[in-house]
Amino acid sequence: MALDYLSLLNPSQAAAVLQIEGPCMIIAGAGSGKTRVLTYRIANLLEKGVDPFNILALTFTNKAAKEMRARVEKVVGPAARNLWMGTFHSVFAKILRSEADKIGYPRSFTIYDTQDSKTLIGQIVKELELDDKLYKPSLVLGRISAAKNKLISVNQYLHDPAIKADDEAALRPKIGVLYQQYQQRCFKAGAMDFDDLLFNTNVLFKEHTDILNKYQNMFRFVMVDEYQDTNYSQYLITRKLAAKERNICVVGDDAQSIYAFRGADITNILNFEKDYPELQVFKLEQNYRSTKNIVWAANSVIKNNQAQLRKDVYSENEDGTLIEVIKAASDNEEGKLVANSIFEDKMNGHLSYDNFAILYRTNAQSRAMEEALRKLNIKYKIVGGLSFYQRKEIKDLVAYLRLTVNQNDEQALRRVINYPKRGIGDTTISKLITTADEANHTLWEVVAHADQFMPARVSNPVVGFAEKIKSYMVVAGKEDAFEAAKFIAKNSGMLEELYADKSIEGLSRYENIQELLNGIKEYVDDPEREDKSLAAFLQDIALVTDSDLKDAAQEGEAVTLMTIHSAKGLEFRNVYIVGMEENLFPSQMMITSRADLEEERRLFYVAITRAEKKLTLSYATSRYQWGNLRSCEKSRFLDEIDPQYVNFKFAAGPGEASPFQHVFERRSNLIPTAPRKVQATKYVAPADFTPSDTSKLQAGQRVEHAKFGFGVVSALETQQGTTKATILFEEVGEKVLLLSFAKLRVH
Ligand SMILES: Nc1ncnc2c1ncn2[C@@H]1O[C@H](COP(=O)(O)OP(=O)(O)OP(=O)(O)O)[C@@H](O)[C@H]1O
Ligand SMILES: [Mg+2]
Repeated sequence: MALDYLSLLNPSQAAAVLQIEGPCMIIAGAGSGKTRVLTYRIANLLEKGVDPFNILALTFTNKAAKEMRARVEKVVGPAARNLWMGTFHSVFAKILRSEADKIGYPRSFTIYDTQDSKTLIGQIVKELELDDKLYKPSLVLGRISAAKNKLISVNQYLHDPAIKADDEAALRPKIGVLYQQYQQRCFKAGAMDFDDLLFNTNVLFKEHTDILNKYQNMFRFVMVDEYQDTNYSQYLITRKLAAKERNICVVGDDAQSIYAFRGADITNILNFEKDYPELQVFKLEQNYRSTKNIVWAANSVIKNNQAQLRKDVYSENEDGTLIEVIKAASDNEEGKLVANSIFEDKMNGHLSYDNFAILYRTNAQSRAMEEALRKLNIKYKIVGGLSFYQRKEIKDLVAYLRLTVNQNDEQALRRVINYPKRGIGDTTISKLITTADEANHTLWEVVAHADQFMPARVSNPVVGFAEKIKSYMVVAGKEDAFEAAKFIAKNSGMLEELYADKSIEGLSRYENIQELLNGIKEYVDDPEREDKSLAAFLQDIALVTDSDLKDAAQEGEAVTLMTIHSAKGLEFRNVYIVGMEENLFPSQMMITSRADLEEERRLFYVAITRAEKKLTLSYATSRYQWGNLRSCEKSRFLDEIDPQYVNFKFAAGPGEASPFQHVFERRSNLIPTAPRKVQATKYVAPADFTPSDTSKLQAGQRVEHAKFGFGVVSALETQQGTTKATILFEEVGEKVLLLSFAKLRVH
């Protein structure tokens, strides 16, 4: 039975589905049915008698591939199972499984995951006797990965003067050598990492035209979803595969390109027309997902970007409610207000919790949200990330804290005895454990007296560790939970270890530790709290770490929490975007240039356009940072939304009762709190504030900042050409600023 495409699709969508031959590009706004067009296009090809083995459809995530296959199967039946459909990595790994021998690898090659790669790099760094703090495995792997995504081979890397200058400026001249050694070792071990899967596919196609030919004949129809996020290596693969039949169809939205930091190159879209002059371009402008207000708001934001293809997205759906903006006094209050709003909307609208999503810029922001949802007994699931207290770095620091309070906590002891690394090897640890078992002592007793039964060379680091823990016990006996935890985070070496890791993951681990300390500070600052000790705090979070999580992880309807990056392509009835503050979103680390700011704005655009019916944005006017309450400014992005689509809603004061107030109080003892008092900054910048040249700035110098006032530089650190200054300000305390934007006046 032939499908009636015109009843399922609008005329432009149907035209894109029915144009089978030749190159085609669908550049369309969010929610305009791009993925739907790809799905029906495949169905149409199958209906026209094309063999499913001749169709290659590439998606960005496994989840998207699975969903697309299911949708096609619904339309055409089991033939959908024979489609070549998947992520770039999964499809080309499959091809390399039958061809790897042509480029010298065994067909049974191993695939190294990121952890394997980092371990190998760590070993090589050690063998070459390089400084492992400077050559952090994740950082080195990041450089190697970026090179591979641009198809820069070891040889090119070693001989390119610009790359050499870059690495030398970052004081890491040996990256090229590490890349070389790493590649040789992988090759010898018959292993490929994720980037090699694409890099080697390119090598294979370049060196073996007969093989390229074979796949060109096989994949008569090539399709790519989310094309705006492909990198150079992926771009070249698709271009080569389509070179013969030229039946390539890509769909994407330049306004949603959000992976530049992983090498995605928006010029791939812009250049597509040059590669295929006979190209047919389809524009889809009608958004089927969202209300008019949401679409208009999204348009008003993205038009601030200069680098974009012009298109006007519109909606024929209802106007819908205005976009709500919630202002909260602190991050915890933001969590409460968001949780309350979800509860209220669910009750009023008879909705399911599946209809709600909370999106944030960084994973660390989930803590305040998780706590507030738990207090109202609202089930939630975290997509593409772990619950805050399940994260490795949080478990590590919590293990130190537990050990400080209870030295017999053997799990905690084993977790941190050699983390950060202090030269206590697995053999030593086994010896300590068997000694404890044999002598019927606790592991701690044996550790604390290791010098009595081990040679000094082996026992010194063990005893040193025990001494550290003993000193933490003293601090915890005198100070409150926050002071103790801060001391332990620093003294254990954990903070330093995480700070040195400049990868995206490293950065987020460091932020998470900061977030845990913020949580502890709020705990001790609570005026109602009598016992502020570390032991009391741990007891409190023990309730959070085990039993609650099992409930939260249960199947069934739940609010979805995730970063905006993982929300790509998805849709929810009601969406909350939280943490709409300067330095958080746009992220401070990401805005060193206009291009970076535009990428952050595209990310905001992606977030807005996930919502179908209702969008709520929230921000807090203060947040704890390193235990200090800092005032925050609302995000510039909030001001970019045309105000006619926005309803500013402020934090409920003590007098304004919500119709559900009694429910909140019963369920959570949630007492409306007065906004926390933030110490006002007295400093006022002079009208003629002109920044000085800071290229020769040194620690110890007195400086002036237009917002933070006077301070003294306590440290300077340059990495990859970026200098960070740690400054102790008189009024606002310590801040770490990027020198290139700090606009300091040197005194
Ligand atoms: N012609 C149509 N009639 C009815 N519903 C449609 C139509 N086109 C798209 N939709 C619906 O609109 C929503 C958005 O479609 P889809 O996810 O394909 O958009 P998209 O362009 O891929 O979005 P994104 O940019 O977020 O990836 C889906 O729920 C889809 O089923
Ligand atoms: Mg899509």
